[in-house]
Amino acid sequence: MYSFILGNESIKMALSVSAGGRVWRKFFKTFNFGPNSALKRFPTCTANGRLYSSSSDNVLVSKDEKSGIATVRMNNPPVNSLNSAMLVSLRSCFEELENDKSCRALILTSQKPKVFCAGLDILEIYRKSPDYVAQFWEKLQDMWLSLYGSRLVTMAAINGHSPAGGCLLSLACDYRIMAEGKFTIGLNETQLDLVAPFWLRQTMVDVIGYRQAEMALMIGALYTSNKALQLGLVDKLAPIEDVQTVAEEEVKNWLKIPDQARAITKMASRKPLLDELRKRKQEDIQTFRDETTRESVQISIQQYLEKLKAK
Ligand SMILES: CCC/C=C/C(=O)SCCNC(=O)CCNC(=O)[C@H](O)C(C)(C)COP(=O)([O-])OP(=O)([O-])OC[C@H]1O[C@@H](n2cnc3c(N)ncnc32)[C@H](O)[C@@H]1OP(=O)([O-])[O-]
Repeated sequence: MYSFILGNESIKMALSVSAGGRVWRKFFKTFNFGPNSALKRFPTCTANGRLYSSSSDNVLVSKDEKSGIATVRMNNPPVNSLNSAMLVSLRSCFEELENDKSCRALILTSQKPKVFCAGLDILEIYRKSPDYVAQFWEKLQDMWLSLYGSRLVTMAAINGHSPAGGCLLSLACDYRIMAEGKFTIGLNETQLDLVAPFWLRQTMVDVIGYRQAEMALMIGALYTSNKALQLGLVDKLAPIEDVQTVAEEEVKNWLKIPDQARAITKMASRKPLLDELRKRKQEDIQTFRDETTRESVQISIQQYLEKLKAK
């Protein structure tokens, strides 16, 4: 049986009695990273040899107990769009792994090669009530906080298209390996008449620099794998069938660095943005809700959906 996860307080307690607990306790206190623990219960995982799987089937998790590397496979056909259920599952999964002391790294990928993730499920923001949109947005914020603020080595194995929310997931990781070929990645929100929030814009700036990010965000650019590599939006390319193996090799290199120093260094650079979102969470929800439910934006979303269907 695999047992978990009780929220931030319990993690602190568990760590305080473990070896090196004092250091980690200080780390948690200083950086307040990891789960933003509104969730009280998590789905049960069962151990089976060296693998275990999450109980929800839209996110499949396997973990190699020896290396501490978990692979998280998005499994929401046809295109892994991020609906409410998917956001909740991803967050639960990231938090489970975060709180699993034997886990050191996670690789995020798609169960269905050729599409990593098509971004937010557009139907979740089309002709929905303002309250629904607000709740949906908060689920996205919480999922992002748990991934971007993770102590683990986080690696995106981008085995297909990765527009908008797919790019958001990739940018929240520490390193990105993308499939070569005709696949695209980018923050194309403006093409739908949507505005990327400050925390997403900032991660894009942090990864590819101000000028390129500003331009890419304004025009909602989607880049091919080659161009994304050239811009630094992804770190490495591999043939699609090798993306997972290359990601595993890369993670193993990262795991040669002691966890504690690596994680503290990561948090030192990410804490300002994490704190900023935590502080401005409600303001960010209201902004997204008000902008997205405007009639003119709803019409743009409808047109975008029609274009997608007609493809
Ligand atoms: C504001 C800041 C944050 C983020 C914002 C966002 O993420 S906004 C999101 C911005 N995202 C985008 O702009 C990406 C839009 N998607 C794409 O460009 C392509 O689907 C693809 C390239 C990802 C995969 O191409 P492919 O040829 O493998 O697949 P296909 O195209 O044939 O699609 C299969 C079915 O899925 C449907 N569907 C697809 N995506 C979505 C979605 N997000 N939602 C809902 N449904 C979606 C599609 O209509 C079709 O339905 P049908 O007709 O079967 O009933």
